[in-house]
Amino acid sequence: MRQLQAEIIAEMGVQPEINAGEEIRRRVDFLKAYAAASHTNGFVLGISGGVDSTLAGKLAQLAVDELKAEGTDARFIALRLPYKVQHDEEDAQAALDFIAPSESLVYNVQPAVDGFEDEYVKMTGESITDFNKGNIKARVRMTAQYAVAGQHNLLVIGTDHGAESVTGFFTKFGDGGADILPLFGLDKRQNRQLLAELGAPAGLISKAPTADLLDDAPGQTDETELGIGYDTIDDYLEGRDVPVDAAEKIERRFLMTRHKRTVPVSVLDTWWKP
Ligand SMILES: Nc1ncnc2c1ncn2[C@@H]1O[C@H](COP(=O)(O)OP(=O)(O)OC[C@H]2O[C@@H]([n+]3cccc(C(=O)O)c3)[C@H](O)[C@@H]2O)[C@@H](O)[C@H]1O
Ligand SMILES: Nc1ncnc2c1ncn2[C@@H]1O[C@H](COP(=O)(O)OP(=O)(O)OP(=O)(O)O)[C@@H](O)[C@H]1O
Ligand SMILES: [Mg+2]
Repeated sequence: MRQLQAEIIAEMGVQPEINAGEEIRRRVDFLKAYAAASHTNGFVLGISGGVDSTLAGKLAQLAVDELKAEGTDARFIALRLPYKVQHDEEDAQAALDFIAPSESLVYNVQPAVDGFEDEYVKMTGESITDFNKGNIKARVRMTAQYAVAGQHNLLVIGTDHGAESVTGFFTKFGDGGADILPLFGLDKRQNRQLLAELGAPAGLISKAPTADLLDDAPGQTDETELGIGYDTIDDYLEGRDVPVDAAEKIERRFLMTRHKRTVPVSVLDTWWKP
């Protein structure tokens, strides 16, 4: 195995093989224990219809159901956060049906995102790129989740996991901004394994991952943007040999995005120095 590959696997905490049932139990227990330790009343999470939020949402609801059965008042608020009408809204609804959250709310991020964009154009006289606007959508979604968390003393769940963290494929302080990461240590196919164990509909389990942030390319797959498939990233994280060009691409992205996996760099830090 490549030396950096071993270091990355250790940082991402990915195991080459998992027992799906045990991983579900461990992660539900983590959510319950942390809710108790933090004196919070439960969780909030945006549900997109994608693999990660379907899994994290289901784990949150299982945790809340158990807390309630044990006599603790807890709630999970699932948030739909479309920009206008989402092109695959039916998948988001299927995810909500599967999760069966205690409560669900809808906040359309379009007015906030577009209002922000208008004011930006007034300030600078220049338009915002579709790519940059995509990151604004992710940060408005984060803001909506923190607004709900702040009103009800909840924790914001983040869906970051090994296969996304390693490439830094998330918006800094957008979907990367959260309080608790129940999926960390899993790769993408392991997320799907847990969903299958939980009895999720097949269409949601096999769904192609998409950040879905672009006006110009709705539903563009992550693999198209990254230029590398999750199967390859997963193989790399499970310690297998992958083609050298793929390994180098993953490692380049890992090194370039280190700043996203730390608190802001301070004058006392040295991790960034070559
Ligand atoms: N070395 C460094 N040290 C400290 N900070 C550094 C830095 N380099 C950039 N930065 C800062 O980071 C910013 C760039 O990071 P960021 O704003 O995140 O932007 P960036 O990484 O350019 O874009 C986010 C990427 O994540 C993808 N994404 C986003 C959301 C969800 C998903 C998904 O899978 O669903 C994927 C999205 O498609 C895009 O490829 C710069 O504008 C700068 O402020
Ligand atoms: N349209 C949306 N509505 C609600 N939440 C969203 C939406 N888009 C993104 N999010 C939130 O941002 C997170 C990051 O998006 P990401 O695409 O990585 O995950 P996903 O959509 O759940 O799964 P996948 O990676 O398989 O598409 C989501 O898990 C979800 O919490
Ligand atoms: Mg998605």
